[in-house]
Amino acid sequence: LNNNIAVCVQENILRFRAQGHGAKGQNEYEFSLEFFLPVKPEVSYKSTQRQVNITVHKEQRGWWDRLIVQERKPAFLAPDFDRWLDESDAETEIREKERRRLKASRHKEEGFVSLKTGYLFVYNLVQFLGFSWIFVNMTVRLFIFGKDSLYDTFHTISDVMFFCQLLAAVEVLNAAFGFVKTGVFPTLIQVSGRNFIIFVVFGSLEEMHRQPVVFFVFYLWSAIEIVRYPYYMLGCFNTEWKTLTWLRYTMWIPLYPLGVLAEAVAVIQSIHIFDETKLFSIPLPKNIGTSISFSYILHIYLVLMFLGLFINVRHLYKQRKRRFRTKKRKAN
Ligand SMILES: CCCCCCCCCCCCC/C=C/C(=O)SCCNC(=O)CCNC(=O)[C@H](O)C(C)(C)COP(=O)(O)OP(=O)(O)OC[C@H]1O[C@@H](n2cnc3c(N)ncnc32)[C@H](O)[C@@H]1OP(=O)(O)O
Repeated sequence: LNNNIAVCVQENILRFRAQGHGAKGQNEYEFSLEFFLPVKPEVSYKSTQRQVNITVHKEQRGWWDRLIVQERKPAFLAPDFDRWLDESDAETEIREKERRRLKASRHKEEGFVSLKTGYLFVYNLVQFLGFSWIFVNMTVRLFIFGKDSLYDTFHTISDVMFFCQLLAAVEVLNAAFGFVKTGVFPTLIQVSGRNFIIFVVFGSLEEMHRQPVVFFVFYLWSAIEIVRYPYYMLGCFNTEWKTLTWLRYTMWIPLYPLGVLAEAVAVIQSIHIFDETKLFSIPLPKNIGTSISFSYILHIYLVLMFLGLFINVRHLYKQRKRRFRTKKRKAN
């Protein structure tokens, strides 16, 4: 065969033309075939000294009763029985291919799901251990030292609380990347609100370290978390413990407002310290004034805090309704 080959599929018709040596000697040979069912327009071919192999793909997988539209096939057309599949063979092969493809994709998905579940489980476990340590430590100290324990909460607990709250930033990413089915905004409010309190209001002012309000803030935070994280841990195995679910979606009703109230008290207590120490104050040009106290930011924060409380209480109320509603439906 010469290289002068033209092959194409147009309107479901395969057209072939080539120069070569065949039954009529050196000549131009051509044929066209209209396929029985739709084929893809892309066609590929491979030419050797002896033959041209043309590959055309069916638009849809499946068995065809015949190759071309005409019932009588042209004389030059004969099946290659080495590669012939009868109807049941073809179906079996297609089904086998489909099964292998599904298995491979399920395998991939399962790998991802188990990795994600493992990661979430470890994350929740670490947070559970951290907050349990905080809660138990504070409770034991309260029993042993009574009222005195309220004054040194920051010194005994803050390192672990810093760690847990910094780590909690991961929860915003989990929500953002869709690892957990939850809104990014409520989580962002929760994490940034708490981190503002612990790192700015408590962390940067030594005068705040010995305030009893630290005890109330830390105790309220940890009380809710020692229920929330085990609830998530069980969720990783699609298991639930009814009492825990009830606690997770009920405890916030008194604890969230109380927690925000305790945080508000801490912010208000810190205002005069920021005013006196001028810490984080924003310097101004001399002709305008000396500086803007950080306490202005704190006033704005106090407003944002109640806005944040409103958004999160609404979010948790919705989650509670959703959770208890689906459970009832499942029980019916
Ligand atoms: C722009 C920034 C502004 C900054 C300034 C804002 C200032 C605002 C300040 C506001 C003050 C807030 C400070 C905080 C105060 C307190 O904490 S007070 C103490 C009491 N606190 C609480 O009661 C709140 C506890 N926290 C929460 O409940 C959450 O953090 C939440 C974000 C508020 C709500 O959680 P959410 O994840 O949306 O709800 P869930 O129903 O629990 O979860 C939904 C589904 O997702 C699964 N899931 C979630 N997380 C995980 C995980 N880590 N691992 C595995 N699975 C997870 C969960 O299982 C649910 O799935 P289903 O069970 O299938 O429904």
